[in-house]
Amino acid sequence: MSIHASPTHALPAGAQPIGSPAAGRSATPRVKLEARHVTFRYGATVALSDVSLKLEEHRVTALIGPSGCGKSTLLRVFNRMYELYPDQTVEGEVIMDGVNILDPSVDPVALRGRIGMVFQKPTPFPMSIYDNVALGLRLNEELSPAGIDARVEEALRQAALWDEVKDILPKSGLSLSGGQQQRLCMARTIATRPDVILLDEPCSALDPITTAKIEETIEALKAHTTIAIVTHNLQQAARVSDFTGFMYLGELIEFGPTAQMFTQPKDRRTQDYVTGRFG
Ligand SMILES: Nc1ncnc2c1ncn2[C@@H]1O[C@H](COP(=O)(O)OP(=O)(O)OP(=O)(O)O)[C@@H](O)[C@H]1O
Repeated sequence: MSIHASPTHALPAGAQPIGSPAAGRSATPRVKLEARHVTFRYGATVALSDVSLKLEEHRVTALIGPSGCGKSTLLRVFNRMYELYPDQTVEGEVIMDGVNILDPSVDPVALRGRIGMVFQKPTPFPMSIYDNVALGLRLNEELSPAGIDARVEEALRQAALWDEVKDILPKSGLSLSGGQQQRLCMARTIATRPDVILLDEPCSALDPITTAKIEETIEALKAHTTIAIVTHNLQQAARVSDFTGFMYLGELIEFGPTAQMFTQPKDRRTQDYVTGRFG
């Protein structure tokens, strides 16, 4: 079953991309994913309250805000991860390419193939480094062994891990350091070339040099994907994102081009957060 329909959505009002055009980006940017009035509950606890947000195609959108404000929950809604747990319920719609992907008729497994996610805590599979990256390719694509080799190498290079693992590919993914495991998970997600990539604090366990490499990867991936990144690192949000959403207590308080959010926020709470007064 396809989860695609014809694209019909317009840009957020007043949202002008600040990044320079790059190869592969559409001439007229369009919205790839749109949350409409999303309310989310863990049991009776409301974690997201009437959140509406648009992710523009070929752009990076950063979600910032103090701990517990609902950033990770919003990413989990986007690929329906919440369905794997009891007592987690959502209201509202998430439209991708004209289809409400929260609708039960949309296959969540196919959806997660189109919307990849890298979690805050690395979650490598208990298998070889190579197989961690190759598994999704074997399941989703009909590639020759040489084709899989090439895609595994490409993904590991993009995730800035290739040089460190190219001679130990048969070793367990679990034998890697925390930072390496995180980059392995990034490679695993990139390998299947999803349309949308959700990154939940992907650099929290990485050193500055590796973080810089991952940020370069994010910039390069924009040509082919739409990216949402949750980060506590405001400098990182300012460096990598085109748009930023500030969340607080389950609400999206303000959303706009990143430069504007950091230099001329409209809401006092955004201003206090980006200037380090709270959070
Ligand atoms: N599995 C869960 N069961 C119950 N409540 C949860 C669960 N996961 C998160 N919450 C609650 O939902 C709210 C939003 O959590 P979420 O993890 O989305 O916030 P966050 O902004 O990503 O936080 P952080 O920056 O600390 O990762 C918090 O109040 C949190 O306590």
